[in-house]
Formats: sequence, structure tokens, C-alpha cells
Amino acid sequence: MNHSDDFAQRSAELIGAGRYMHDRGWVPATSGNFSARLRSGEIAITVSGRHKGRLEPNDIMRVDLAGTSLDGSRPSAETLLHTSLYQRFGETGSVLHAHSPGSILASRVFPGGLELSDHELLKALPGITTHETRVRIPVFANDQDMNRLTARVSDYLDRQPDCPGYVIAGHGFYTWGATVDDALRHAEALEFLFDIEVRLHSRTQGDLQP
Ligand SMILES: CSCCC(=O)C(=O)COP(=O)(O)O
Ligand SMILES: [Zn+2]
Repeated sequence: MNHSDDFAQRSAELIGAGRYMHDRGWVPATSGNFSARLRSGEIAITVSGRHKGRLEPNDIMRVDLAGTSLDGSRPSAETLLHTSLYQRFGETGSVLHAHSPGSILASRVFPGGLELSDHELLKALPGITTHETRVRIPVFANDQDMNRLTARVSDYLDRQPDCPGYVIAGHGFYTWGATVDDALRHAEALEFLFDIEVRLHSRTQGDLQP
């Protein structure tokens, strides 16, 4: 496959992921951003400010691993969060970011992070083969300074390299995978588990009310 076919194929996958996520209410009002690694080593990423449920081929552009635009378009405001993951994990082929209700609610209910355990759906995450597993999803304070936020995430991943995703408080979540499909499966599993954990928490809190 030549480089332009590869870019076209990855772009089509990102466009499909955007439609799927928007249909579920995870990327409202131009929020979210998506990327995929190209065979050339460059990264295909959404142009900043585009509606992620209605992406067209020219809404996907190329950046290098440092996040520098390679074609004159303005990449996602959160490009550094994507490229830092590609730099860290050689096997990562796609990164997805959503502003989903479940992740935002979870960041309010569990500001110190979430512990996911005893869920069969954990097996949708990479390397997990049993519900008898503990997966920690960190919650980082939101920050408009992408260098600072990326440094905080990187510092965490240095210590927890198996982390499958993270939440940014009041903002949304990031997850990644070997392919766009894998990253989308991780997003769907995490969003489902965020929702379940928030509901379980409110039921427990309700039980405690006089
Ligand atoms: C309207 S959402 C604010 C920006 C944001 O958090 C986001 O995910 C979308 O930014 P982008 O530059 O990637 O369009
Ligand atoms: Zn965002």
C-alpha cells in the first residue's frame, strides 16, 4: 500500500469512528479529537475545531511525531497528548479523545481516579483475560497548558505503563490501541464502565441518605 492509500484508509477509519462516537453523544459541539499512526511514521489527526461527527477527508491532516503540521492546516489543540502516546508506545496505532458524559461524571464523582474491578467487560481492554483484575484509571486536573498537561500524563505513564486510558476532569477521556477499531473498543468499554461506576456510586449514596 502506498503512503497516500494508507492516509486515505486511516482517514476513513477516523471519520467512521467520529460518526460512531457522535451518534452516542461522546463528542458534542466539535469536541474530541482522533488520530492514527501512518506507515510513514507520521500521524493522521483531526484538524482543530471541526465537527467530529461530520468529518470529511479534508478534516484529517498530517503531523510529525513532535506534533508539527506537515500540510499547513492547524492540528487539534490537543495534538501533544496524542503524539506523546505514539512516542511512548511503539505499538499504539490510534488515539481517541471524547468528551463523553460518563467520563465527565466519573471525574466529578471520583476526582482521585477510578478503580475498575470485577467487571467482565474489563476483558475488552488490552492484555486482560479475567474479571478478577484491578484497572486504575487516573483523573488529571484539566489544564489549558498542553505542555504541562502532557508532562503530568507522561509522568504518570512512566510509573503505570499498562494504563489503558485516562480522564481529564470536567473535560473527557483518552484511550488508545493498536488500530482505530481497537481504540474504539477501548473507548466503548471505558465509557460503559464509567457509567456503571457512577450509577453504583449514586445508588450507594442514595442508600446512605436518611
Ligand atoms: C469545543 S471543545 C474544546 C476543545 C477540546 O477540548 C477538544 O477536544 C476539541 O479540540 P480540537 O482542537 O481538537 O478540535
Ligand atoms: Zn478535549
